[in-house]
Amino acid sequence: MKRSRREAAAAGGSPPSEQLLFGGPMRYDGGFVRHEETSAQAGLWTVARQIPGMLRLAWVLAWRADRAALVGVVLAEVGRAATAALSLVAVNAALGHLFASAGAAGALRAVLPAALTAGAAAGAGAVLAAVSSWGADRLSPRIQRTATVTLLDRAQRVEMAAMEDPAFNRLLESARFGINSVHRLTSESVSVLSTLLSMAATGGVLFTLSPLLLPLLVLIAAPRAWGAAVTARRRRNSVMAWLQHLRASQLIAQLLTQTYTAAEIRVHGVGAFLLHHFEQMALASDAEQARLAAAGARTRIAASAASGLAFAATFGLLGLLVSTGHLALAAAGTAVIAVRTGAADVGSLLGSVNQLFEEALYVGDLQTLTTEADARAIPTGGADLPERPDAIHVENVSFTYPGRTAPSLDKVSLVVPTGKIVALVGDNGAGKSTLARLLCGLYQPDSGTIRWDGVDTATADRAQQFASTVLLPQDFFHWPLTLRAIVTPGRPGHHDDAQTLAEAAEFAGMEHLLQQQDRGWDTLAAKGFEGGVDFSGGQWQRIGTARTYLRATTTGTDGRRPFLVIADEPTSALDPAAEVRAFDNLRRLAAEGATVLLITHRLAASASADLIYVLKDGRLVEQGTHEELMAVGADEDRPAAGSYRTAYLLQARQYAAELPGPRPAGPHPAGPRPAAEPAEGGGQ
Ligand SMILES: Nc1ncnc2c1ncn2[C@@H]1O[C@H](COP(=O)(O)OP(=O)(O)OP(=O)(O)O)[C@@H](O)[C@H]1O
Repeated sequence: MKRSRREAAAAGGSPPSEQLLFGGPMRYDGGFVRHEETSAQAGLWTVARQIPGMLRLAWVLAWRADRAALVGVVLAEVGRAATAALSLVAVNAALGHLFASAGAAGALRAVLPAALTAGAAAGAGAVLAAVSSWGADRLSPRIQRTATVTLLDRAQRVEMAAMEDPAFNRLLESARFGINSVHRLTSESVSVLSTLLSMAATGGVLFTLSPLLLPLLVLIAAPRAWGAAVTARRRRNSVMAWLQHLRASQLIAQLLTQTYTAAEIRVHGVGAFLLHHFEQMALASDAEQARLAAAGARTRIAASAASGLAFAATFGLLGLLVSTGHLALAAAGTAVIAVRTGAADVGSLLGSVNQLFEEALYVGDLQTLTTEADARAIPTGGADLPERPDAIHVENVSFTYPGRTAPSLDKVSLVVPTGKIVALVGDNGAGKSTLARLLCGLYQPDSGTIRWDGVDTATADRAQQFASTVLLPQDFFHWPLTLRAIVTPGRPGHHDDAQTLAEAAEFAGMEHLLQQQDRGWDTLAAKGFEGGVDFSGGQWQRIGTARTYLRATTTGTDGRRPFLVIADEPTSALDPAAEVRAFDNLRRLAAEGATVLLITHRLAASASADLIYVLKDGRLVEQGTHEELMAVGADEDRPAAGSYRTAYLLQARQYAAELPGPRPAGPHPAGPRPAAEPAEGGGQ
């Protein structure tokens, strides 16, 4: 077993547990896997070629975020390089004096000025390093904030179709990683700049001492560069290999510790099952880590050996140059220091460049997302929509969700008259919710038109369309906010409007729920936070109804008051009394002039609608009043004819069934009662 796990991990395959639970390695269809391959396969040359572009990207972001801090960082780094060069020159002079006057009286005095200069240069370098780090620390959060706001702003502006598009979603996910990368990109690019300048200063000094010394630095640097590149590449591969296993086991760990899975874990015995597979996956991950650790150690030994040989060769060459009189002893001493500094710089440069490369890929996605999101943003402006049209006309509308082949709406034509209750009924998946989403402007038809009186909504001002609509979706999101904030979205003027809030609570039957909460409207509907609570399904539905009422009866910031109320299964979790009250309330809204589009499977409720549309497989198959639809008989030419009547009778039959009579006296139907059970009416 151990062997097969090890082999599976080494081969990038999945251990048996992952195979069983996820059908293979857990490779999320998420953005953060977008660059794993690119990153792992990139060689030294690929990375090196991209350095200028990556630095430019980092500097552009920094320039936009805080110019003063950026200029401060660059000046401080240039100053640091100059002090490093000055320090080397001073060390060279000090060594020269030391070797020239070794043992002679006054040797210390001769060396002192150069030594003091070297010390002062080192001190100035330290101060400049602090300035540079201050600037970088100031820049990073500003860049991150700018990038975050850009991303969130673009994300909330795009069309629903973009949000549902897997490719756009991947990009969005990857760009979210880009936000953290933006911050690291800046610090790494400062490191790269700093190291490059330091190397230029060291190289310059070496060249001044003797042009022959420059190739020595390259000799030292080459094996180090090779070692760093190989190590970095191995690290990326390692991360890529174990990430898949880690994802799978993290998901299991999450499932085992979440509240929403707790009931099934206990009742269905899922806990022991998942724990067993978690352990199996953890063992596979261990095996993979051990394999990579051994490989990493071998590479490090090889790189260190190559680097040591290069150092030995360098010292040999230096000795040769000194002994043949081509290099002064003091210059050789300086060269040793410079070569060591330069070699260390190469190591750190490679590390930074490698990191820069990975971060830049994600930051690049952040930029791509900005462009893509702009292209897919909900258009602003457009034709004015009537505030209260006489009717909404749906004409020959077809719509297919992104990524699907079968249309969810197929050439649907219907009219929704204003001020009426219109019921949309039909089987699961018939297209009712989809039509509702098109009516409120979340999607645009692929073909056909939706007109508000004479205005085609495709070319209309979408903000006006949203402002004229109230949507109570079937899967109403349970916002983790205060009840006050949940019930007053888009109505900032009503956050503290006690009168309207009380009316909304009364409309939705929320009074009892509010009385139960210590903090009333300020109750936080987010379990897991201090003071946070959760509500039952029916209570959430009442909260949603209160929100619907508040929005439908007040005006938004643009002065529009919605006339179209779309309620998608608004009573599925309500108790019978609350359900009756909810339908009465919807009728009340319609009586006040709103158009209520009611999507429901409760045909007793649709029976009182002014108009009923029946959908089946994305097509409109029947329409009329309840009485008209109940009068439709079977029709050989129209197989769906009478489907409303059939469904209605099916539901009605459940209630019309004969009620059981009173329990007959005599022996207990399940046999004699146990002796301990008191006889009925026996009293205690
Ligand atoms: N976001 C989506 N992406 C892809 N397909 C979707 C999406 N939403 C719905 N569909 C598909 O569109 C079809 C119509 O779904 P819709 O939700 O409109 O049905 P419905 O009549 O409201 O069903 P129900 O009574 O079950 O709520 C179904 O085949 C469904 O699988």
